[in-house]
Order: sequence, then C-alpha cells, then structure tokens
Amino acid sequence: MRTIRIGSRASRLALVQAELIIDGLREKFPQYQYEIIKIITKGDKILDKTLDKIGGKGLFVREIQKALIDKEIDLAVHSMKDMPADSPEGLMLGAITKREDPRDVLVTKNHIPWSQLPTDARIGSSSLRRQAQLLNLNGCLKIEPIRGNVETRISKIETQTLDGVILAAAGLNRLGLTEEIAHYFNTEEFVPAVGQGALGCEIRKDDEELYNILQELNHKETYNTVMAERSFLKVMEGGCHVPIGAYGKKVGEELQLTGMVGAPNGKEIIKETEIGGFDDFVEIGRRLAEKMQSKGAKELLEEVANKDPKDRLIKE
Ligand SMILES: NCc1[nH]cc(CCC(=O)O)c1CC(=O)O
Repeated sequence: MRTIRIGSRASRLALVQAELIIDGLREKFPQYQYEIIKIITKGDKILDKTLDKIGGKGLFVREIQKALIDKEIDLAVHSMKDMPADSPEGLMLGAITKREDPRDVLVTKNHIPWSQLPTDARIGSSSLRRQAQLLNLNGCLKIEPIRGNVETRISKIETQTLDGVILAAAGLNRLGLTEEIAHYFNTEEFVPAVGQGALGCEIRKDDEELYNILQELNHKETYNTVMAERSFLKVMEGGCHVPIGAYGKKVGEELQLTGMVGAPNGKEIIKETEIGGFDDFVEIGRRLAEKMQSKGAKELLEEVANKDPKDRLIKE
C-alpha cells in the first residue's frame, strides 16, 4: 500500500498540524502508511533578519511547495494564513480542514488582563494588521517587532521585557497553551488574518488518488469562508506585506465576509461587510474588495507600500 509523505516545517506547531492531518487521514484510511518529512526552510534558519529581507512571508510555504513539485513529498500541510494567493503551476489545494478558533489573543506578563495593562504597554507583534488594530484600540501602546515561532515569541515577554505578545488562538490551542491566553479580541473589533485558524492540504494536481482521499477531510464551511477571504485578498493585495485582514462566517444560509484595511499607525481603519449566497464565495470576496476600494482602501494600501520599510513601525 502507498506511503503518503507529508512535508512539514520543523517547528513544533507545524509538526502538530501535520500530525492532526495524519490522525484525520489514518482514521478514515488506515490502509495507507503515513510519514512526516521535516523541511528546514530558509526562514527558519535566518532569525536575525526581518522576513521582508529574505523573501517575505510566502517563503516558508514556497520551499515546501518545491519539495512537493520535486516529488520529495506528496502532501504539504500549511496554515492557510501563510499561503500566498496563488498555487504554483502543477499544485492545488486538495482540502481545507475545520477551522480552529480564528481570534487574535494576548498573552501577557503575569497574565495581567487587557483592561489592566498600562496605557503605554509594550506589545510584541510581527504583523502590520495586528499593529494597526492594536493602535486603533489604544494609540499609546508601543509595538515591538518580534519574530520566531510561537514558543519563542512568548519567551520574549521576559527576554525583551514586553507587557505582552499578540498571537493567534489557533496556534496556542494546538500547542496546548490555551491557558496562557489573557485576552481574546472578538472578530468584529479585531479582524483576523485571511485564513487564520484553518489548515490547507496541498497536493500535486495529477495526484487523483490523494485528491479523492482528502475530500473526506474537507470542511465545506471552512473551505467556502476561507476562499471568500482569499478572493478578497487577491483583489486587494499589491503583493507585498500590508495591514489587511478578512473573516468570513456562515450566517443562516448565507456567507458574511468582513474585511479590514488599516494605516499602520492605527489612525485610519476601513472595515466593511458583504453578504451573499454560501457558494458564491469568489463573488462575495470581489464585491467586498470593490466596496472597500470605493471607500479609499486602495489609496491607504498604496501609501503603506510606497513608504520606506524602515518608516513603518514593523517589518514582518
Ligand atoms: N505567521 C505564523 C503563524 N501562522 C499560523 C499561525 C497560527 C495558526 C493559524 O492561524 O492557523 C501562526 C502563529 C500566530 O500568528 O500566532
């Protein structure tokens, strides 16, 4: 019987995520063998440079995609949040599994509640989206750039004397670190990253056997909502890293999609919602992008993109 080789980055979160997918597959298809192949990406090796300098956020994903194209692995498990808008030639998304908690959360020093943090608290964050929304909630906060895996970022509360760090609930839950969470931002006040909390299974387009297998793991509600978010992102994004977020959810029989674009200093936030038929995800994403562009979202993003990276507070 075939051995399915699953590629994963070596971080504990990536390995846990790969194991989660294998558990799901093994339950439905015990006749196959499953093997994890660890891939050390450039982004995992170089930790002293910002991601912009070494090729951007898609870098982790691209090296694993290369292993898939080169047939070193058969299946790549990615956080949907880290996946660029397009799949490379020859690859496709076979399934998106059920979404974990999509919210952004705070881990604070001594578990101090959000409401009791000093007004000028120092918060570690590695994303312009989080920076914009945090500063919009409280313009006195100091945002400190941090990189590294989830455990490293939490340890930086002590080593960089921060009051807290902001992370995705999903990653913390998967790592068994739920108790570290001191505050949950709801998705209305704080729009998550596109795809946050969802896992995608990427395969070679011609691997029909694995495609059919993966349909058992696909979660339609997550698939449609994440695809709506990605459709929005694709229309909006000028390629580079920008403060943008989107979150789709099922409301009755419809799909409701909220998008957010913000100035990195948090002084301006454009947030809009679109609703439509549950299977019209591509169209809803496009419509939301048009609506936001008519409210000035494009100009706002262009302003950010044209700025010298060192003038932004954070370089992710
Ligand atoms: N950018 C890193 C990354 N990619 C996915 C997750 C969390 C898990 C998820 O969103 O599914 C994280 C860590 C974080 O932002 O806290």
